[in-house]
Amino acid sequence: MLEVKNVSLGYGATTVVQNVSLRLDQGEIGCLLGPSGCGKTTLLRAIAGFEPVRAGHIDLQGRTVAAVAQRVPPQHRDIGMVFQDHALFPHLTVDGNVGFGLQQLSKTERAARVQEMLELVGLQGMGQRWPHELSGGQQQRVALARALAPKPRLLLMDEPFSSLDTTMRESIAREVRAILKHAKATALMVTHDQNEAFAMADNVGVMSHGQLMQWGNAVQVYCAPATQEVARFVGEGALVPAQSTPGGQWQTALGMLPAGHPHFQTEQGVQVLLRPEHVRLVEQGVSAQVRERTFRGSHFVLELELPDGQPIMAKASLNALYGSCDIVRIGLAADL
Ligand SMILES: Nc1ncnc2c1ncn2[C@@H]1O[C@H](COP(=O)(O)OP(=O)(O)OP(=O)(O)O)[C@@H](O)[C@H]1O
Repeated sequence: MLEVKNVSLGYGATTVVQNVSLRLDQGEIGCLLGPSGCGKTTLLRAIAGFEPVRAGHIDLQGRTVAAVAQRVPPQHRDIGMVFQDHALFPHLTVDGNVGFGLQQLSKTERAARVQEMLELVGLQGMGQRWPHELSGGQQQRVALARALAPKPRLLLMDEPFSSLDTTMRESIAREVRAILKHAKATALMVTHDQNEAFAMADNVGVMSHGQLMQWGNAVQVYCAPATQEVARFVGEGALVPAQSTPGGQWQTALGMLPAGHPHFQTEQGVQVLLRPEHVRLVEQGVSAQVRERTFRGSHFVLELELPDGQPIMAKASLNALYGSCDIVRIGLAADL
């Protein structure tokens, strides 16, 4: 459905997206995740047709819509967009907003399609309301209905939940995923919030400094990060020095890890990734000082420091009421 191949983009003398390749199949939801300024929005804008490509090409349903000397204008790409602020037309009702892109349909057909879209997003009966009479989440669903109404080939969403309450974002993301799956829509979203990305996407693309570091499902990205940047950006944990053993395992300050454990070649030698769930409090183990304790509902995450200053994180039960500066004993979880 969408193929981005070796695409580079930039502004003036600066390259902000470098040699990015990814593909989305029909009905797939993808998400570009990465820190502010890594080039996510620029890539999305290039797919929509608002930025020229400097190298590579972008294909939609097998047809090239952007290449170095070729650019199909945005209005001819058949792409729907949802923006950060929902951007509903304040002078139009919900019906008017959702029907905005359906001018080519007859009045009856338009009304039927608007009705169908409002049912899809769970807002039936609200067609006569004005945007200011809706909650943020409802406005977001109207924006989605409006973007999906003309049946675009591809839906692009740029931080669609950023103006919503943080506590609502993940549940709305799950809701929107269900709506998109029901509509069999192909969609690409941009976010810097990993919970949102994991709640929403079939595949997540982690970007850093204009490059796509990894494209994979949530489990692949979390459990087998392709680079240090992905390991640092996605989830929690610490990179800890390790030495290889003759048997191919990794020797760390906390013990031995299997050969396949995520590890990275760095300037400081090999480092392994220890997520909080890889490290446990034990009776006999390495001593570490507590720096911070964070409540996570079902457990605590302890931020710790080894005697040599190496930071490390551990998952602990709710009985572990340790405070700052307390000394605990830690070891590797048994199931690694
Ligand atoms: N119109 C522009 N002219 C010049 N530089 C730009 C322009 N738009 C973005 N940039 C720069 O390009 C880089 C990538 O920006 P982009 O908006 O794509 O990042 P992003 O990952 O979407 O960030 P955010 O999450 O903050 O929106 C940034 O360094 C930004 O300052």
